[in-house]
Amino acid sequence: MSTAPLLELRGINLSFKGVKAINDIGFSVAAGEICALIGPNGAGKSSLLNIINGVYRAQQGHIHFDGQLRRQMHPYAAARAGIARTFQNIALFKGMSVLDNVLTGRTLQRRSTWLEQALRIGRASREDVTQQAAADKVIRFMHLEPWRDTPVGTLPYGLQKRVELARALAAEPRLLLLDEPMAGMNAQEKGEMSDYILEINRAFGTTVVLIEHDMSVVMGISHHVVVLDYGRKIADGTPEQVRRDPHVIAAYLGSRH
Ligand SMILES: Nc1ncnc2c1ncn2[C@@H]1O[C@H](COP(=O)(O)OP(=O)(O)OP(=O)(O)O)[C@@H](O)[C@H]1O
Repeated sequence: MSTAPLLELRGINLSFKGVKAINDIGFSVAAGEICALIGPNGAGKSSLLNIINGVYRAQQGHIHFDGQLRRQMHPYAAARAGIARTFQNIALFKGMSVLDNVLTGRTLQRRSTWLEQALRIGRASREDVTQQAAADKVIRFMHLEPWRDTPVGTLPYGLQKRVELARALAAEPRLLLLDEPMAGMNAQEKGEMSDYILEINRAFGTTVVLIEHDMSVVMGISHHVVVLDYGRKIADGTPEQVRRDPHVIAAYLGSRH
């Protein structure tokens, strides 16, 4: 794992109608690491992911991604730069097959125009073949072959979460943002999802920032943990350092879960 930061946040502030959701937050994420963002409900974790991929605009602060200063991230620019994400509530096309959902993750890899794609001519028809091969590779990696042609909406919840991860992976991201990838899962499903995240990190060197509430999962898969409480960063370090931090213990003992 490299120690050069892939992502650096400095002095990030975000308010909603005068209510501070993010208060002067800064931290770095090294290239190749798995970084967990933890904290009680409403601490500002999802808002921070939304700032990193440009869904929200921070009122103050800046982001360095891959050494480039970005005063604000724009969602399209973030995707182009190699940032992909999954959502707390599954955001898939439920009537479409697993393959077609994973293919939507390949949109930015296409070079043909929308007209060529609509008419399936020229580059578009050649691209269909290569994009499908790439999507199938991801489907195999995520062990989703038995459900390749199944409509996503008919799959059990745990598998839908896996499809969502597969779609994000299909974009070949350098940074993967995962918003509660194990929410609502049983222990076995959480174990499987943890293994997929570790395997993606190992196989492709993908940097991961994830939000997770289950402490055994966080401590088991993260290299780095950032703790938020009431929109402020209260700890930042290795899982071992964070586990012993008195501010973290206080926040969790007094947690509003
Ligand atoms: N779009 C929005 N409009 C208004 N307030 C918002 C919006 N998004 C988040 N907030 C507020 O910002 C604060 C931080 O919320 P956020 O969802 O980022 O926390 P969180 O740590 O992800 O919580 P959870 O673990 O419950 O998902 C909360 O007070 C929330 O109500």
